[in-house]
Amino acid sequence: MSDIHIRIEGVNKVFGAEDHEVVALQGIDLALERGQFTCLLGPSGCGKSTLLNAVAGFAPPSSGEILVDGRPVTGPGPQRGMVFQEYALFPWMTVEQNIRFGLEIKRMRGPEIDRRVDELLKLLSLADFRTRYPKDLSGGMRQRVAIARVLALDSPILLMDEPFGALDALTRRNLQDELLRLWAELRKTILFVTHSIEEAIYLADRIVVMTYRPGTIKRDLLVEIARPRDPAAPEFNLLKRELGLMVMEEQARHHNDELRMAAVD
Ligand SMILES: Nc1ncnc2c1ncn2[C@@H]1O[C@H](COP(=O)(O)OP(=O)(O)OP(=O)(O)O)[C@@H](O)[C@H]1O
Repeated sequence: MSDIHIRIEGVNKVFGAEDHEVVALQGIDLALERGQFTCLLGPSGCGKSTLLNAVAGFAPPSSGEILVDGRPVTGPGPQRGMVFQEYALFPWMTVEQNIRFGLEIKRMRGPEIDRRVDELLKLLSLADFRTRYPKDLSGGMRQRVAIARVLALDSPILLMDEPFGALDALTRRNLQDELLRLWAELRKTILFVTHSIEEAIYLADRIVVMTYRPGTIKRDLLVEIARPRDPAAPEFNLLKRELGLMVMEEQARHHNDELRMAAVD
């Protein structure tokens, strides 16, 4: 029997008003299983971040409902940790202080915090960097700290909005591998936004392709390729081509829309 962790039911989101309405999400229904790694895939503007923010509880849908463990989401909560593209670290705090921060807010006891911070520094290979400030770290290292900070809170759900989008290809692959290792070890439910087809196939159990305006679900598929996945393998490339066509269709709609808007201006 399936164990549904996050249920998204009839979710719509409209921005703006009257003549400037943007239907960012329309009729989104999704049931995400506990421990499943799902990627939301689509070109810019198809509502991926809007959906993720709704699940996070940052911005509620205009209508419809989001349930976590059967309970409606009414705001941010401890079951859901969010990792952004821009690292979101406190620049005036060291690596260690950045990780400690959330634990102190949770009023965990001192020795327990020390133990947990040491564990996370080790888990993300950050032990040698504990006294550094974010400005003295590479983008990849900063993102490791951001992930450690979210893991510190021990949320069973990780929401990730293009977390590796700003990284070079090699660092990105390293962090993808790291994330897969953490996911296998910690069995989190992950909802991960990306516009990279390769990233989605490399990481996900399930890929949800979205359409551009209104944001709807174009395709919802399970990735049946055994892990670790090889991006050079024929089955990987076959799926990449299939998804590529779908995403390109949506990209073209985005492009046409931009041309139309430019003509109106
Ligand atoms: N606060 C807002 N006010 C008005 N329109 C918005 C707002 N936020 C998003 N939108 C519009 O809603 C649509 C979906 O945006 P969203 O950021 O969710 O897309 P996305 O797929 O995450 O794209 P990207 O990868 O560029 O972030 C877009 O057309 C965007 O212009």
